[in-house]
Amino acid sequence: MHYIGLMSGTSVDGIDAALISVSVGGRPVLVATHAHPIDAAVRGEIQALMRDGPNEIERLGELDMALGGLFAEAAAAVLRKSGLAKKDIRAIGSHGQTLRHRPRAAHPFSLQIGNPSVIAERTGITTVADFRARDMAAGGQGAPMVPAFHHQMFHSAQRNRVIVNIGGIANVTCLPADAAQPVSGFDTGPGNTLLDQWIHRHHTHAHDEAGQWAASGRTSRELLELLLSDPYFAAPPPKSTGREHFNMEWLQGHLKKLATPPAAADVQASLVQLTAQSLARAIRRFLPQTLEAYVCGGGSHNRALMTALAENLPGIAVTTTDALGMPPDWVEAAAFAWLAHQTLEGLPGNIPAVTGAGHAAILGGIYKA
Ligand SMILES: Nc1ncnc2c1ncn2[C@@H]1O[C@H](COP(=O)(O)OP(=O)(O)OP(=O)(O)O)[C@@H](O)[C@H]1O
Ligand SMILES: CC(=O)N[C@H]1[C@@H]2OC[C@@H](O2)[C@@H](O)[C@@H]1O[C@H](C)C(=O)O
Repeated sequence: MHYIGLMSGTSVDGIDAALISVSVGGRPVLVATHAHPIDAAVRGEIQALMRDGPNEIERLGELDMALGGLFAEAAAAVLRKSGLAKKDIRAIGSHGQTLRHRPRAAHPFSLQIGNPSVIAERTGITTVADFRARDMAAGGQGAPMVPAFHHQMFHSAQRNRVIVNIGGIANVTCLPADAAQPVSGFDTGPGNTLLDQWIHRHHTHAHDEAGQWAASGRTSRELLELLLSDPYFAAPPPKSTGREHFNMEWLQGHLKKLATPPAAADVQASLVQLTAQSLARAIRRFLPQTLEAYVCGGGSHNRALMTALAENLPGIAVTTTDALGMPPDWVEAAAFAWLAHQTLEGLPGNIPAVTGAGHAAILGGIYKA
């Protein structure tokens, strides 16, 4: 059985499409991948709708339909690359584009757009979407959702390992070798989002290639301690977060507290340490017997970040999911392909111990071809 997974993450750097094959009892296999661009105008509108603004309902309605079309194009492109036919694909799992994630609101919600009716209509393939809402309806955070896939794909019966996803936001999944011990996982805080926004402000680049700018700076201990004092880092799981909390206003608010603000490159170096140290603290606290850490997500290409993570995890082998047979850029999209499989099989996709949901639930809505 083949599935397509579609993901546009908090970094809004494009749509990832992964085509996987799933066999009963086996580990999913990556068959084809495609990175679909999001043009600057659409990216700008997504980013604008991530913040408060005028006429939001009207703009959101249109963007939802427009993104549905882009997701359908991404699915068609990965299908072409695979050489398979439409009839070979059982379903598309579409994460959508997160605009708001409010797990602590009076009525908690998480909003992903990219209309699934449009995807099903344009591709002619059954589409599963809106994965987070059911977990939230069951009392969960609605995130992170990838830990069940990490378990299916990467669990080792011999060695405790953690999977570290460094996207815009970072999250960890702890996979104890002992099957009697629960899988845990949560968002640790910022991944690349502050790094991207800080370099964009100073050099207009979309990201800090390989972390070179960060590597040219020196960590400001004072700033780092201030940033790490945010209560989110010490809060116990279940927890999840987003750009609603970790954004430029948050960073500027802390910078203002310093008598002498650090040089811009030193702020970037400190932000690398913030991501690395918040991840390392979480790993040491929640799976202290971890032997190995496998990184996925775009942060795996940031050498300064990978070095900082390894330095903060002495005794733990830090590498990328490439070593486990899945290139780091495609893990999230593959996860949503697999989650569509779970849904169609009537199997749960959430891990209640991770999200805090009251029970394991079959996730998402099904939009028939
Ligand atoms: N060559 C590179 N050098 C440095 N950083 C990179 C490189 N390639 C990607 N990145 C970083 O990875 C980010 C994208 O990562 P990814 O696609 O995993 O995020 P996402 O899926 O949007 O986020 P999330 O997982 O939070 O939803 C980019 O915004 C950039 O910061
Ligand atoms: C609400 C939302 O889109 N959250 C993302 C984000 O990016 C990383 C982290 O924050 C994680 O919670 C989640 O993504 C992955 C796919 C997840 O749910 O596991």
